[in-house]
Amino acid sequence: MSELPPRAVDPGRMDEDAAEAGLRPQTLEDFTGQKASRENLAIFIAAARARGEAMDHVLLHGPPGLGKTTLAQIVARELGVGFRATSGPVIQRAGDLAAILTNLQPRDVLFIDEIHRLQPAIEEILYPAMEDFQLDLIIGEGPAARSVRIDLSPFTLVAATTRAGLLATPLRDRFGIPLRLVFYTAEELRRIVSRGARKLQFDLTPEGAEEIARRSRGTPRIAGRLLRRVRDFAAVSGAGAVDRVMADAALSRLEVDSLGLDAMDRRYLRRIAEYHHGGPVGVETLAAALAEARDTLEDVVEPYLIQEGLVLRTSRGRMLGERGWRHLGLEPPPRQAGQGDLLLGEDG
Ligand SMILES: Nc1ncnc2c1ncn2[C@@H]1O[C@H](COP(=O)(O)OP(=O)(O)OP(=O)(O)O)[C@@H](O)[C@H]1O
Ligand SMILES: [Mg+2]
Repeated sequence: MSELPPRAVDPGRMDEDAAEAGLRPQTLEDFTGQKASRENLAIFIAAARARGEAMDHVLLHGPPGLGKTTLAQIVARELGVGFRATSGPVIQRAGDLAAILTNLQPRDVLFIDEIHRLQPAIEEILYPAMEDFQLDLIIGEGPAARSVRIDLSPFTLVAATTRAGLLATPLRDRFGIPLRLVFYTAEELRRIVSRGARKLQFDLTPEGAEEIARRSRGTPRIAGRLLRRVRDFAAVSGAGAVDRVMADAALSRLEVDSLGLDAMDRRYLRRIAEYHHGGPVGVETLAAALAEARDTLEDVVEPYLIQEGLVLRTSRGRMLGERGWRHLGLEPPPRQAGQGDLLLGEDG
């Protein structure tokens, strides 16, 4: 795909984020934001602990970098049980999953990241495992093949996906606790940034934290990354506490604008404005024109633009929203609001 340098505001995980584990909240209490999910989890965790049983299975879905992996780890810690992590694309053969499942201790948490990328044949094995804690395996081949049933320890599957819409219904239905993570508010991100600065022992004023938060696209991973970049910038320029002016200077250098949009986002918006008169235009067309993978646009670039009303997802394709026009410094055309176009939800 494109040979552009890594984006400072890419919500996906990058090499430089290896340091982010240090900023990861360790308890539910420490976990800022996601109030609804947090409150739900607290109740289910307390109930499972009181009964001494495995907690019901949890499906975490939402855009990258909002805390799915973090919450999965917290669930295991708060339940006081073991944590075993794997991911959809890593499990290649039935035997891989069988080995993981048979090694679980009673009430353990098994975390499967990117569950939407699990192969269908392997999903089939997961169904009885989730429902009855049983594994049905075929041993041998041809006429000698026979099926054996193995009892598993009761366990909690915590699965994460950025694309709940891609999950087969029978799989989705087997999660007793589906939780949808949402973008963080600027105030929640400000608290996360301030807390991160204290952890990094870096002197940041509340206004400096606010400036970083405002440009983090509702995403803690980006907030953490921008915080580290601002710290590096401040270290070089050698002044005292980092305030709004210094944070703004550092972020502008990264070409992260006032809404947290970077060059890629602006290229995307400008493409719709200049080549398609504001749309609608199909996502495939945009992906080809921008030399990006369609998945990258849908998972990484668009969710925040859509949430902010910069882009509208309609039945006939993407359209520039009124805020999108204004962010580019352009006047929205009259009657642009997409009359006759059905606005689609997030999984549309
Ligand atoms: N509520 C939060 N408070 C503070 N920091 C957070 C919070 N949620 C996430 N983070 C930070 O953001 C980083 C990314 O979170 P995490 O890895 O859990 O995201 P994710 O949803 O699993 O992303 P992906 O879809 O890419 O796997 C964490 O390492 C942590 O530092
Ligand atoms: Mg993750």
